[in-house]
Amino acid sequence: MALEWFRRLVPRQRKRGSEDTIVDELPVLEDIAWYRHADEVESASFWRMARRLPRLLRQALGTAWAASPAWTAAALILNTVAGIATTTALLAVSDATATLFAAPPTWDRIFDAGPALVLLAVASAARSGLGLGAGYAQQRLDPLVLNRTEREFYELVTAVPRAAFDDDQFADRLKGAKDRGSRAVVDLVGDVVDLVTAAVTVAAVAVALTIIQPVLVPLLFAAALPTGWAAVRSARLMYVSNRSRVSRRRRLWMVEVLMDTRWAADDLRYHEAGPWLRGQHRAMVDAETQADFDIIRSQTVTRATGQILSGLAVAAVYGVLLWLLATGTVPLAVAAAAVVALGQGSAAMANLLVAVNTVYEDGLYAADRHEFDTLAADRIAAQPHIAAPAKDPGPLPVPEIIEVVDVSFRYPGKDTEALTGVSLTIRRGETIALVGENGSGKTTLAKLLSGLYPPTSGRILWDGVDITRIDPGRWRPHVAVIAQQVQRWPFTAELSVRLGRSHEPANPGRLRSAARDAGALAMIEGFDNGWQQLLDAEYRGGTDLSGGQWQRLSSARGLYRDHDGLLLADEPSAALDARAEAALFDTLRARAGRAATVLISHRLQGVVHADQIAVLEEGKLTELGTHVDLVANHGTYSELWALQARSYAALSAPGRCGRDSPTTPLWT
Ligand SMILES: Nc1ncnc2c1ncn2[C@@H]1O[C@H](COP(=O)(O)OP(=O)(O)OP(=O)(O)O)[C@@H](O)[C@H]1O
Repeated sequence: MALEWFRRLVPRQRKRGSEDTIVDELPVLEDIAWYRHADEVESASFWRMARRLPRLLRQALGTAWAASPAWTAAALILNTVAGIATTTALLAVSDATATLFAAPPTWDRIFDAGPALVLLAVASAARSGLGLGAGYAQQRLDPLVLNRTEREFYELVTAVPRAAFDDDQFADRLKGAKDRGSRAVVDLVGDVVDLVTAAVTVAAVAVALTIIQPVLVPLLFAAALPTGWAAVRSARLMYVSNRSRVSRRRRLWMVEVLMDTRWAADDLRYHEAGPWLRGQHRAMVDAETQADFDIIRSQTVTRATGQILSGLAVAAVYGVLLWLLATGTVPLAVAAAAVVALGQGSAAMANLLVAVNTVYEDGLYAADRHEFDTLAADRIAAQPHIAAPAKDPGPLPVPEIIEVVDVSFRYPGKDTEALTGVSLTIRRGETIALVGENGSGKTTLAKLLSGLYPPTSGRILWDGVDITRIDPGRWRPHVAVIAQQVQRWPFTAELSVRLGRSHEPANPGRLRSAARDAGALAMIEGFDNGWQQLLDAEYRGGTDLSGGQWQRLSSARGLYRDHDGLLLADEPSAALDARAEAALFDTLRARAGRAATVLISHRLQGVVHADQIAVLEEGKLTELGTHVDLVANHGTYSELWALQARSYAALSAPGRCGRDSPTTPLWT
């Protein structure tokens, strides 16, 4: 009954008030899977939590030990010895009070209590000194654990297969792990040391109390239980609330980034999107505030209940002590020592319960990080080359023939296929052009060829070897990409170009030739700081580039990485001016007979001399052949060609000035 009452206090995401707006506008706010998990935690009992403690302790100590065995041992040993000093001090108090209060004090009795008082002073000083040392060890441990935890996180995030980033659950868990989970792993280590310290102190007080009067020991624990229950319950309420809000916070963060980052600043103003974004932000912040109010109310009710029960329990403890005193079971001197011990004991118990609570709370968040680690590690391990390692792990040579055999592909979470039964062959020295309307699957095929995603079915063979089953490290060095989506790396021009070979020392000759071939050399040499120019206007001395200049840099990056392997160029000239476009196509043409090139372009005059032109329609390969074959075929390609020819003819009609006609190929 009481449990039910408290359960009702747990805040849930509900459609109400301002939240209605968000749910209507931004539907992906609630994640059922997360919430189901949260429900599980919510229904966890105090004892179930207590049962989790040993595992949490093991995990935290394992993490700390891996980060630094020496500082972990120092923190634990110093805290334990400090606990022994506490017991000694308490026993010394008991001894001194027993001597002093046995009868009215005399100078003799004061001298008799001298050794106990000296022991008390020494033990108290030792406890303080050891506590200081333990704190120092703990603080040294903290950054070591943090560094290790973050390093492991980024190792996983960068190694995880690309498809994981299309999965909303993965994204939520990544955010959970990054936001709080990783920090919680670090905090958990500190919490465990605090827990050990508090437990040692409680044990010390319990030992001292047992020696003074054993009846008081269970009373000490009984008095602390309500506070402990309230602390743990509060932590659980907060955790459930946080976890159920993760999707909304992710969305809130995204809206904030859209409002305050430079890359969105132009579009936001062009389209006057500020008010709408602010409205979304306000609605989500309102919902967050409401959720905060809910949790504050629930926690306050829980804590108040705990404190009332705890107050009653403390009163009962002192009642028992008075009763023991009244019945003569405990002499006055012992009662005085017991009051001191109980005072210290309840402080230590409070610390212990706070420590248990914090371990539990951080343990819940650290579990998010562990969950993410497991999810990421599972995805990494599920890759065929890891699940079934090849017998010969050596690197593959530059391929002579690449065969795409009956390849189909569906993006994670999608019902429809982006590619269906595509088959084609690319020979070394040949250029194959992929053409087709928007969304027909060209980039997807390029992504499969680059190994970004494995096909859902079918095979991609390099000289007969199925590369989708083997370690990409064996063949990806032969693949260079000029991507459709130009990544604006905020580095120097040099680093931005040599990123694809950043593990090798910079090769100035190759840097210059890649930049020249991409039409980027004059631009780079014209920068204030030349190759060392920082390409990020948000930093001192940094600058920004035009869309076409970024694209030239992106081409230079692809060309610098390329070593006569497979070059995938996806709309490499979309933002280029006519001169830069012609220069880039000259570069691509120069690969003929030497290396394989896959070129994606909507500008058909750029592809007329490709050895093969593959037409994709709704993910299917519908036409394959040379330009002449396909024009004669009177299919989609011929139709697209005629359309472009017509618009160019119109532009080049007398009195109009336009760009070259498709009959003047860029690829001559
Ligand atoms: N990461 C993704 N997740 C889900 N669907 C995707 C993803 N990327 C692309 N798609 C879908 O796959 C289909 C093929 O997209 P693709 O990018 O390959 O087309 P494309 O032919 O390169 O188009 P464009 O000419 O516009 O560049 C489209 O329907 C697209 O919506």
